[in-house]
Amino acid sequence: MASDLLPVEDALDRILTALSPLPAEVVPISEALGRVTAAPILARRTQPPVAVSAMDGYAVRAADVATVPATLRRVGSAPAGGGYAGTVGPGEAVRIFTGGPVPAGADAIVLQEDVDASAEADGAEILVREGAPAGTFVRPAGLDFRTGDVGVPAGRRLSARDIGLAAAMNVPWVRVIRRPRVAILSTGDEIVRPGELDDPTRIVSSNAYALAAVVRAVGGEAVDLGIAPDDRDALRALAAGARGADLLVTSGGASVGRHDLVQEALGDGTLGADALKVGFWKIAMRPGKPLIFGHLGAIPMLGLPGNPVSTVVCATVFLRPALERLLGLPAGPAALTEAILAIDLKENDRRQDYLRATSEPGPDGRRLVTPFVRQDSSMMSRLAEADCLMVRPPFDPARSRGDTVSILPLDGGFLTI
Ligand SMILES: Nc1nc2c(c(=O)[nH]1)N[C@H]1C(S)=C(S)[C@@H](COP(=O)(O)OP(=O)(O)OC[C@H]3O[C@@H](n4cnc5c(N)ncnc54)[C@H](O)[C@@H]3O)O[C@H]1N2
Ligand code: MOO
Repeated sequence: MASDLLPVEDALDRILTALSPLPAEVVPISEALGRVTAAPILARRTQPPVAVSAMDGYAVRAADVATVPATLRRVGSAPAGGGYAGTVGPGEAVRIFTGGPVPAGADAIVLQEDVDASAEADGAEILVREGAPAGTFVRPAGLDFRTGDVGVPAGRRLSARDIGLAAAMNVPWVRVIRRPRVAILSTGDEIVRPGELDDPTRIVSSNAYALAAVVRAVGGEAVDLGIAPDDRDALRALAAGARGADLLVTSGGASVGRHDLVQEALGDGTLGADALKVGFWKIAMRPGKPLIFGHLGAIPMLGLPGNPVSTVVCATVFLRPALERLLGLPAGPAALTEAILAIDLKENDRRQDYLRATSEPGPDGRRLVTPFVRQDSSMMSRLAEADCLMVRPPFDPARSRGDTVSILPLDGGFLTI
């Protein structure tokens, strides 16, 4: 019965179609790392505003040093931020420092290493030993950017470099998309918080923490609504805390077991317009089959399976792009790369498989990928050890060592300088 399981691509498509970018807010650039621009950042100055020196030395007329050695007379100085008010005439030079404005009349900079100066004083004679054609070590006005130039386009996640550029452009505030607020609700009588294990039969919640970390890493704000016991009223009461969120993510209670209450409790007719309207349930994915997507009232809701590996894999495949959509970034399936399989694998069934795997450099520049033999969706240790997920389409035939396969790398890191 393949028909009751929605393909992964269709599921992602339906989630992304249901979401749209959030409104903008204005933040200081010191708070803007990783935020997504809602409007282009435009230069509020020309840089450099006038021609400046790229070196410490002397501003000269190139014609005066066409033949060297040449003796010139120092007539003034031009430090960065200062300037020489006069015009450099024939036989004259102005002491200049990196970033200092090139005085009128001068058109080249001679390095101080190429000059013998009798004294560091105006009126002193200097002997220039190396010539400098016009333009040498001169940064023309507007070399970097001009007022009104686009520094950073809209829809870009701001890197450290972008923030440096905004500052250089004299832009202290930027318009960015508001951070998506994601409410996270764990479910299950057996679940306790880390550190609160009072009974060895209980399960320590990893899902809420891994999910919150994904949300933060992608650029959202996570709100932990707590752990709902397997009780309809309690689940409804905690889920009500999602009011004001842009997305509700539940973990657990998604499947068909007696205690799997999420749909039942939140879909209850007494909630009226605030009830859960299910868009789809159950997808052709392993792990992640019982995934739910719908709306709790007006709030989009992603109901993730409780198995911790299923939760994190579904977060990688669905939550990350969903957050990217809310942030106004290009959102779609994670990019897969080609790799070479290091072991033999049996044929796949009707579910698209996301095998936890490690990889190493292969013979032809591609990675050599080894899926773990034991693929149990309760095993967080394997997931943490994995550096990629090997993705197998439904009904993928048996594979042999050396075959080309697709992987979804997990080790990209979140830091962009
Ligand atoms: N008869 C069937 N049984 C199951 C099916 C099925 O189709 N028929 N599907 C299986 C699949 S696939 C999955 S995945 C699981 C997911 O079910 P639920 O979403 O209902 O998850 P729970 O039963 O609530 O929990 C499963 C497992 O995960 C542990 N868990 C739950 N929350 C957390 C948490 N916050 N942190 C860490 N671990 C958590 C929970 O204790 C359970 O061990 O259903 C299969 N069964
Ligand atoms: O699909 Mo479940 O997610 O096997 O673990």
